Amino acid sequence: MPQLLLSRGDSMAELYLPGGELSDRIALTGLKVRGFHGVFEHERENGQDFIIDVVLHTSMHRTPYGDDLAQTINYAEVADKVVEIVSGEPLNLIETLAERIADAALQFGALAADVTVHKPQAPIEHSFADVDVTVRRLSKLLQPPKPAAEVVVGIGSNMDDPVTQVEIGAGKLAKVLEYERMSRRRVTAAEVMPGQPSQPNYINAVMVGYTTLSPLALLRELQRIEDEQGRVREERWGPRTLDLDLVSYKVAGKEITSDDPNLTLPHPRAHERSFVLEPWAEVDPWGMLSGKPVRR
Ligand SMILES: Nc1ncnc2c1ncn2[C@@H]1O[C@H](COP(=O)(O)OP(=O)(O)OP(=O)(O)O)[C@@H](O)[C@H]1O
Ligand SMILES: Nc1nc2c(c(=O)[nH]1)N=C(CO)CN2
Repeated sequence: MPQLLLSRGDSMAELYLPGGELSDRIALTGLKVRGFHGVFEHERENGQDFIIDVVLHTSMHRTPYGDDLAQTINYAEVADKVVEIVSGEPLNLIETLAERIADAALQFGALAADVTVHKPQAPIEHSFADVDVTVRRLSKLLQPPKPAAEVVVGIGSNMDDPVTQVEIGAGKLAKVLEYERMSRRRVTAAEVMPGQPSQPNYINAVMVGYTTLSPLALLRELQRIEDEQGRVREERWGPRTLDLDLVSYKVAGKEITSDDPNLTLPHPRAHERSFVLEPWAEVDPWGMLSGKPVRR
């Protein structure tokens, strides 16, 4: 994680790049632009001067420099962009203004941008030298990865050519998950509710993989895939074209639990379903569900 070493008012703060190299910097300071930002009506009507400092962090010594403007960030273009933003759409907060400038500055190819917005004529009823806000924004290239959750999804179908349903469903699911592994498909006898008429056999399988989606966002994706396969939500435990159950969701090895009926975690019936546990154990022999090994 790049270190943040900003002190207030210090727009020349250092940034260490991965590997410990200190960033190279292009700094544009003291750019004075009239703008109409502020929460008060008189600020919106009369406007005032905003002074902007922008520090673009780059890494120059790996760049094939050749004394060529095309190989670097042209500070004149950055200045034009800053003037366009500051003199443009009025905003309430200088925080928002600083953020917009930083986002725009990153578009020029910087690895990070520190932006300070000074508002020396701010409506403060005391004698003061300056008021300013500094933000640092990092390019995507420097952002640390989010920790991915390890998830287990149960797949089942017993309608409309179940083998094809499972194959298509698994293909779509593989696009949602990372580093996914799919068990073999199994033919299983339908487990029905007491009193429910018998149903055709199921094809069942399990996919394990990783995601940065939240549990609810992943459930929505599963439901989208079910719906795309013509799933009609009628009878509980009724025959279905495709059923995708979120069986387990773990972050850093710890199972996320939920009692919410819209998303219960782990899946409340998975522990008693051999059509879930067996394929899960096949792709993840050390898998655990609620503290118990899935390999029985
Ligand atoms: N872990 C979960 N995975 C998928 N759906 C869940 C989960 N927990 C709760 N649900 C909710 O269950 C509702 C009904 O799901 P569904 O119709 O697939 O149940 P079912 O397949 O008939 O039964 P089962 O859940 O026993 O497989 C869904 O609308 C969903 O919001
Ligand atoms: N064999 C089998 N039986 C079931 C299955 C399933 O996927 N496989 N799913 C059910 C409700 O989701 C109910 N019964």
